[in-house]
Parts: sequence; C-alpha cells; structure tokens
Amino acid sequence: RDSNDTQKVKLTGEQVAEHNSRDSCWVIVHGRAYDVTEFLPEHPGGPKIILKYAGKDATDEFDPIHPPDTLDKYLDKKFHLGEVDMKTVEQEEKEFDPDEEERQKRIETMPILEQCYNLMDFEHVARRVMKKTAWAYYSSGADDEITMRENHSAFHKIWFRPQILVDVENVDTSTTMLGTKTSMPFYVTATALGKLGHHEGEVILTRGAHKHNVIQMIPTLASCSFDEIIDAAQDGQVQWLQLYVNKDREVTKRIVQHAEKRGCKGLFITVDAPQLGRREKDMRTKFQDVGSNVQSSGGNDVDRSQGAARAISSFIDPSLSWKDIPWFQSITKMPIILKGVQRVEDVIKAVEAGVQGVVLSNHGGRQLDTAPSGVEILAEVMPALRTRGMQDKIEVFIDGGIRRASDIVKALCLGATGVGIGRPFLYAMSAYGLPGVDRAMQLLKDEMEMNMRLIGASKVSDLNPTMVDARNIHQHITPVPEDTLGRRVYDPLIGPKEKAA
Ligand SMILES: Cc1cc2c(cc1C)[n+](S(=O)(=O)[O-])c1c(=O)[nH]c(=O)nc-1n2C[C@H](O)[C@H](O)[C@H](O)COP(=O)(O)O
Repeated sequence: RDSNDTQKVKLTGEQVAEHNSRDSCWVIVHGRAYDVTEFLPEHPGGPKIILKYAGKDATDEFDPIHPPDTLDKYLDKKFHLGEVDMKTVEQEEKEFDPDEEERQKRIETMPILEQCYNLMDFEHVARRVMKKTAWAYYSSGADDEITMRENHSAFHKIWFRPQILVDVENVDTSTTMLGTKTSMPFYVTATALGKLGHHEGEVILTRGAHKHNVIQMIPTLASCSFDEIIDAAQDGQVQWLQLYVNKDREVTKRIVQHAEKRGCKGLFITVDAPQLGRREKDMRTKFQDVGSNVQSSGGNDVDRSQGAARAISSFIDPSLSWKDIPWFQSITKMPIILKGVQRVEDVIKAVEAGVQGVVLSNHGGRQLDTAPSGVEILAEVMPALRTRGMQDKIEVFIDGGIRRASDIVKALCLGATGVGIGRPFLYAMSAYGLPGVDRAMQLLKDEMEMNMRLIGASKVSDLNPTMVDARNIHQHITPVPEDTLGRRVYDPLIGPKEKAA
C-alpha cells in the first residue's frame, strides 16, 4: 500500500482484527493501524506483550510507556497503515477487577491536598490510590531494599549543631547549580515512565518545576517524548538531560546533540546501571506493558517476568567505561556530570577526567543493594577533595531518600551543591497531579526557610560542616539479635529471704 493510498481509505475494525497473529500482526494506536509483524522480534519488551493486542486497540497499554513519537521515529512508514474507523472497532469488555473497584473507592475517599503536610504524606496517599503496576514500579528498590531504606535513615545519623543569635530575619534559599540560579538547592531528578502514575506524565513535573524555579532532569526513559518535555518548559526554564548510554553510539550521539540544540544545560550520564537492578515488587506485578523508547533490537529473549525495568532497558550499554569520557566531551559542550558515583576514588577520577560534576547516588536503592547512601559517601568525599585542593573543581550532588528540607540542609552543610529528589514528586503527581507537585515543592521551601532560621543561616553559602555532627554516618549498627530465650527463663537474682515465686 503506498502512502497516499493509506491517507484516503479508512480501515475497519474487522479488517484490523483479521491480522491477529505472529504471522500477521496489526495493532491500533490512537486511531491509526500499524503492521508490526516484522517488528515483533525486535521489540525490547519481547513479542508477547504486542501479540496480546494483535488485531486490537493497544492505545491504553501503549501510552504510559511510549513517548507519542515512538512509532513515527522507529517504525518504517510502509508499516503505517492509516486511519481506522474507530466506530467499527469492538471495544474490549473490561473484565471485572475487584482491586480496581477497591482502588476507585479509595480515590473517592482520599485526603484532600491540604491535608498533606510533608513529602511522606504524598507517599502514603499514592500507595493507596495508584495502580498496582505504577506503585510497584515507583516504590520498588533492589533485592531486600536495604539501601532504599538506608538512603533516608542515613540522615537520622547526622545531628545538627545550630548556632544562635544570628540575624535570620531574611532567609534566602536560592543557590546556583551548574551556572544556573535556582530558587531552591534541589532539582527534580530523572525517573522513568512518568505516565504510569499520571496520564500526562513528565510534563506535569516540568510545570511544577517552572512554578518554583527549580531545575528538572529529563529522563531518557520518559513516557513523554523528549521534545514534549522541552516544549512544556517556559522561556528561561532550565532542564538537564539524564542519559542511559545506548550500545549504538550513533543513537546516543543523536540524543545528546539534539538535547544540546534544544537548550539542555547539563548532561547527566547514568553510570550505576550497566544492568538495571532486580526490583522484585515491580517483577511481581509481572509487568506486561511494552518497553519504553524503542532504541534498539532487544530481541525476544527479554525475560518478560522481569518487570518494567528489564523490559525498557535492554539497549543500555554495559561496556561504558572511563575511556568513553573523552568521546562525550568531543560531541557536546554541555557540562558532563556522572550520575551514580559511589566511592571517593571515582570522584577523584571524575575530576581528573575533567567532568564538571558527580551525583553521589545509588539510584534510589534500585541498583546494588547494600551500596551506601549518597549522604554517607558525601561525608567522605568533601574532606578528600579539600585535602587535594579539588573542592572547587567539581560540583557534587547527592540524591536518595531526601524527604525533609532538613535532609537538604544536612547535605549542603556537608558540602553538596544541591540534591536530587525523585519519588516524592512522582507520588505527589500520581495522587494529586500538578497541584500535588506544586504543594510538595512549596512545603519543601517552607521547611527550608524554617530549618535555615533555626540552624542560624540566612543564605545557603552560610551552611558549613561545623553545623552538623556526622561522626556516626558510617555506623551501620544493626541491633544485636536479642537472646529472647534467656529473657523468658531469666530469673532476677533472688535474695535469701525471697522465695522463688
Ligand atoms: C524512583 C525512580 C528512580 C529512578 C528511576 C525510576 C524511578 C521510578 N529510573 S529507572 O526507571 O531507570 O530506575 C531512573 C532512570 O531512568 N535514570 C536514572 O538515572 N535514574 C533513575 N532513577 C533514580 C533517580 O534518578 C534517583 O537516583 C532516585 O530516585 C533518588 O532517590 P529518591 O527517589 O528516594 O529521591
């Protein structure tokens, strides 16, 4: 069928329904039919998930995972079959789902936004109202989720040393990150598949970030297209790109240079995920959705039971190494930041490689379990940089487990330039949309002003290591297992007069 043919003739649902097998597989997305027969074996998420919708309308399943321009970008035009008369398409009977019934009831009775007083409140509400697959994907950490829990609890090992009688009538929470002035020392970090939680996806975070003049890091694996997210930004709004490096370097070069052309002000190369971690909550939902950005042939050997993460990451290049840094420096002028650095030695190497920054991060506990928290590494890194006179050669960010502005203040006291926040904004978006993200950022701003007043700092540059006691940060004390048997049979010393009861 040549292209002008496909423009005139509207296909019917019955015609599409005839092509419902591996030998001839047509699907409908947004009212247009596509012949994906040849593409089946290349699909990163494997053929099964597409075959589930062979001959049918796949729009609802397709949308949360794929940027809208995916088919235009990656499916040869000859397989674009043209418009379908949707009145002739048999709508799938939605089978009764008791969980969904329950979830709808919880949505009707959920707390109003004003009842959320901190970032954890959003997590509590999101857990009750989100779809299972979305909650599983956002909330999961790797293996036993020890690092995911350590990320937040690490901040409780750091205690403040507040100074008094400092004039804090006016508090300024603004700072500069990679040359950009921003109202708060945090940014919205890259988290994949925004449309799992909200039908509009990452552009909600873009609008929230604009409202509060904070920076957004655009994920490679966004549900929205990169250009949609850039176009959703207002003039002057700063965005960074988070990059998963593709095995096909030409694809990566195209993405990086396009991002620079569209005005991105930082390239964050994710270096802690040569393979995505085992997120078992995500796996348990037996993620059946298709993979995100179709960036290469993942073949049908992708194990579908690995959840969303595995389904969307088969293109990531595990051979990425220090020797690739000069190539990145040759293809872009954007500052290069390594995201997911987890030990001092690699920070020193990063300075020597001439990159502009690092994010001390364990990917929100979604990668190597029992890797240390970003803030623990920070406590080691800054003194090491100072002894080498390198502290002004590189900007050091951390992310992971930041849930209070006091966590942000602790990180800045220890020398971080800024912090990345992930899940809280996903939960706020998933539960309340843009108003949720707006409130979450406002709560952080209010907390930040209060914390700075109470610690005795009127501006971010006043925050310094003498304001915290982080001596216990390396303690990973687990309570000694209690001798419960002894407790039950233990008899207190019984004096001569007292008879054993
Ligand atoms: C919560 C979350 C985090 C993801 C994330 C997806 C989710 C749902 N994804 S992932 O699918 O591959 O794992 C990304 C990603 O695309 N790229 C990346 O560099 N970091 C990714 N991260 C890690 C993120 O950038 C931060 O390191 C982490 O979220 C910080 O921890 P908190 O969530 O506790 O703030």
